[in-house]
Amino acid sequence: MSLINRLDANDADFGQQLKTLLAFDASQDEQIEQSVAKILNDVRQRGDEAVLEYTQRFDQVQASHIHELEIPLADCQAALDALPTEQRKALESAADRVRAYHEKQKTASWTYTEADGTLLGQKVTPMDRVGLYVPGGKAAYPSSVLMNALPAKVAGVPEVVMVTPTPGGSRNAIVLAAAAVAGVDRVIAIGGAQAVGALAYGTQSIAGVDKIVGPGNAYVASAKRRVFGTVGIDMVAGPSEILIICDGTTPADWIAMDLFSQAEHDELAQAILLCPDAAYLEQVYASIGHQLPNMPRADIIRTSLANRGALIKVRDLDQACEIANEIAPEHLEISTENAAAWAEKIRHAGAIFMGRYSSESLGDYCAGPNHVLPTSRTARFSSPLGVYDFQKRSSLIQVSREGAQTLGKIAATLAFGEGLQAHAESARYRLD
Ligand SMILES: NC(=O)c1ccc[n+]([C@@H]2O[C@H](COP(=O)([O-])OP(=O)(O)OC[C@H]3O[C@@H](n4cnc5c(N)ncnc54)[C@H](O)[C@@H]3O)[C@@H](O)[C@H]2O)c1
Ligand SMILES: N[C@H](CO)Cc1c[nH]c[nH+]1
Ligand SMILES: [Zn+2]
Repeated sequence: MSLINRLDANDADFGQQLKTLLAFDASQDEQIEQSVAKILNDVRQRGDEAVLEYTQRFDQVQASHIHELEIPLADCQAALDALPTEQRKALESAADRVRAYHEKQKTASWTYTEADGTLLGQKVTPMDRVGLYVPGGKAAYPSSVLMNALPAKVAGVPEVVMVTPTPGGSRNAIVLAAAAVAGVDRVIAIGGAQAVGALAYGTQSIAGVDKIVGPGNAYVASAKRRVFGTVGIDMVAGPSEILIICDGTTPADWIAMDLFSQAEHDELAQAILLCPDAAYLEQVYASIGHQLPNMPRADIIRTSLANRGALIKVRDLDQACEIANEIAPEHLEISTENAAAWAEKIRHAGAIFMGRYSSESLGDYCAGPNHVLPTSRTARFSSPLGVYDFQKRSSLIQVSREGAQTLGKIAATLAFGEGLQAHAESARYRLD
């Protein structure tokens, strides 16, 4: 059996083959949906008591009050202080770079004044309180703590509440250290749908938030979808994706490892290479074969590459860019000469990595941009998580007496046209 699918973009049935490769069944599991609906309803009705019961049932942590599940900020700082120096420095350098990048995203309020003295504008305000879900079931992602909490802090959110399950009571030291580095304000050891419900609806001990961000398993994803509307959510991210356009001159081992770097996340992750050089594609295939057995997560990578990965021969790099726009990947690596020039042809991708030295893995941890990105083709209409996700805008309108004369007549005419007399009169009352 082939280690990875081999396609040719100029085969007659390529369109259909690509469609099949990209198809991702995001259908929801009915049992999970029912269970999440029940948990959310229960948390909404009974608050803390329900959260404590589910925490005991799903995470085997017994507590009689939510305060017992609260992880003091001093413990997070202690976890940071106890980290080996190299790990602490890496975490702090990554945080500094991510913070500096996000500072550039801050938008300011603006106004302008018309000739008659009417002032119009937009006021930008950070959200008051946001919730950050940090998965804690099977693996821990301290990098995701930084990527979710730092933009909120840069936006000026005064209260970032982090929830993370601690199965059997075991706490992940690097996650807590990352919370300290990012300046998280409150940490509660709860997880799953019950944590999402507590953040969304509020309980006796947990104040409701305005928005919930962060990844999680199917229970968390379902709960986030269901509470959307009561609170905002960032997105419901699908499996990780990487698409590489290569001109065939980057070392084949580098490109094979770049494909592995996203494939190792998940059996459903997608890793695809587009290249016009058939001999080079053979080299990458051979490299996959000899590097794979050395990977600790070889089983996950093997399944991901065999089911959803592909090496695709293209006519030229122009065709590669067209296919990339069609796929709209979460991550796009352009591993070519003059990568920036090729990037100009790309319209749809969550993040574009230009040149042979820009491995996607650098973006996951420390380059600066956010690693929470649109997946499953949603890069055609959405963007990376950023400071703007934690800010909202209010319109500003201050009409002068003179301005009211002009606007009042326009508004009254349109309001009568809509049959809304009160609107029209309210505008007309201000006419001299
Ligand atoms: N896209 C990204 O950037 C990114 C980053 C990190 C993690 N992830 C994803 O997040 C997920 C993390 O999942 P996880 O399970 O390790 O941690 P998790 O914290 O998301 O889920 C654990 C919680 O699930 C709930 N749960 C488990 N079984 C349940 C059941 N039978 N009924 C009701 N609730 C139940 C429990 O409350 C438990 O606390 C993975 O799928 C991972 O790929 C994505
Ligand atoms: N690549 C992931 C998002 O697709 C994020 C991540 C976290 N740690 C490593 N990688
Ligand atoms: Zn990654």
